[in-house]
Amino acid sequence: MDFTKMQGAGNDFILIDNRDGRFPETLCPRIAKQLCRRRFSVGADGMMFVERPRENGDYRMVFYNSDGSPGEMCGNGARCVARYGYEHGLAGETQNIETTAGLVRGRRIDEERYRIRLNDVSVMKLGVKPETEAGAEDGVIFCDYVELGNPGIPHAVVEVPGREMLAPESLRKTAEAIRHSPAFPRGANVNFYFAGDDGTVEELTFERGVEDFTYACGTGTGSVAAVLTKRGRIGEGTVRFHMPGGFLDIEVCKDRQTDKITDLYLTGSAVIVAEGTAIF
Ligand SMILES: N[C@H](CCC[C@H](N)C(=O)O)C(=O)O
Repeated sequence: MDFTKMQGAGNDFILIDNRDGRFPETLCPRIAKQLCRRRFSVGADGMMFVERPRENGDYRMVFYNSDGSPGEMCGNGARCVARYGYEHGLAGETQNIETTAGLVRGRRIDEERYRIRLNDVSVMKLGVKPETEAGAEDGVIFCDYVELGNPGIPHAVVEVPGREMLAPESLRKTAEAIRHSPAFPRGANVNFYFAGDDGTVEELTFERGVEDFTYACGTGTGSVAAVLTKRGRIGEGTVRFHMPGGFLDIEVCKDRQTDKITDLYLTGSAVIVAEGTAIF
């Protein structure tokens, strides 16, 4: 099967054009699980099938995590698929991408940079206690919870007091406890962040469905930006988020009267790594 491998800030994906419906929905989770397996196959954090639109979008993206579980949306994936869509003539410089979480608008900035409008914040809970299994010593007292879109992709947001704390090995236990906390019935991606005095933010995300830290997470970055806005820590404009795979920019737009977020735009690189044929 022909595939394209792409990455955005080191969050990597396998794309398959399924506009002719060759791969039935029942088979897609298995294909994703097999092809995403690192060392044994192509390897990626997630997989996207490009499908014919069901409503009035240019096309539809169906996302699976590397363990074969479905994801409602993927910010970096949507940016990559926007480049794929543009370069394969599925849409122009601006495009409408159908996702499970709702319609996402994409825009080409230049050859390697793509921007999407993230789905609206549908749920925001500040100061949630992520109850963990009895006796679990996770050390986290409170976190924030955000969903973007409907059904929204679930994100827990956790501030750490120092940038040196953003180390996968020291955060793994905490991440796994929050990821599986009964407080989040659909599970959660867990985004740790440190907001520096220079206006930049550093972030490290543990992803549901990958069950590990990834190099970047677009909807996670948008969720952290939504929390920082709600908490009055950032205003309107663009904030740069640094992560293991590079950086992503989030532009926050607010309604002047209500002070509510109207739009969150995610911009970053969308790189084509390879095109090839995978054996399934
Ligand atoms: N990396 C993604 C999110 C993948 C979705 C996934 N981990 C899930 O919770 O289903 C992003 O850039 O937004």
